[in-house]
Amino acid sequence: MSTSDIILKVSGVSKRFGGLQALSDVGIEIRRGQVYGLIGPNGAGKTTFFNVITGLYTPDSGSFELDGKPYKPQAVHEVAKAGIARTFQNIRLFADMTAIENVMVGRHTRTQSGLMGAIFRTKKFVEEERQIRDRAQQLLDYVGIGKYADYKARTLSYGDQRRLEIARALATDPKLIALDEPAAGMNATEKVVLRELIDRIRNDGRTILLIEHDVKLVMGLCDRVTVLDYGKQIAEGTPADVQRNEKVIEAYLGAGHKPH
Ligand SMILES: Nc1ncnc2c1ncn2[C@@H]1O[C@H](COP(=O)(O)OP(=O)(O)OP(=O)(O)O)[C@@H](O)[C@H]1O
Repeated sequence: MSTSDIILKVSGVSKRFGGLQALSDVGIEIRRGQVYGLIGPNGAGKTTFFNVITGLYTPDSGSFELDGKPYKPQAVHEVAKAGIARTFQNIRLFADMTAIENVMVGRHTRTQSGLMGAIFRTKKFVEEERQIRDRAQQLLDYVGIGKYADYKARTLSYGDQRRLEIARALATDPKLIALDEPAAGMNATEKVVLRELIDRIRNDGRTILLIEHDVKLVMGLCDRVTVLDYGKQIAEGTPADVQRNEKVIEAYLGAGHKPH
């Protein structure tokens, strides 16, 4: 495979919080069209790594390439512009806006006509607005919540709010979509639907980075997995490989960690 197949290449990421080394020299390579999983026991550094990649935390060291171009994850909007969209462990929707408006906000990062167009409602603005709304509706249909387009986000079920977050992330047409514990708080039926959705997103040619506590979901979905423990990368490989890895078994079963 050529290097152009690599969508995200991150190497040598370290991050310290006071006396705590939250990440030590962590690196991953995600290929186009892969679902890549990041797993590990509580406090392993998964969220910190995610936050570094997406510009929420500044790392102490590390280099970053998206689709062959270096990017500096120093600000969230820069990362979004570079082509990474993410969801959050704690859902971050505009609760009092409708589902479709939440998706339209994601799309508005890409509009052309700007503030003057919005104020004077120029022909270009009105046409662009209609296209954004149509595309937002398509995305809601795609994630399976099209019929709730005009419901306020806070009135949707937990599972549907998570799917709305995914629709909003897709609205930016990202090169990589990063999902932070998408199955958290979902019941078994919702998880099955989520799994089908992530599979469909991948089959439609997108690349996905996933933090997930539900090991069964990760093992069933991911092409490759990195396992973190106490900020160190203890294994990398296919789900079957990492499941057999001694260090991984020890990390999940060892003292001081709650198994998931
Ligand atoms: N902003 C912060 N300030 C200080 N310490 C932090 C901060 N963020 C994370 N940490 C610490 O860094 C370590 C790694 O935390 P992190 O949240 O990345 O782990 P995690 O693998 O995502 O855990 P979980 O599965 O519980 O979400 C933990 O010991 C945590 O307490």
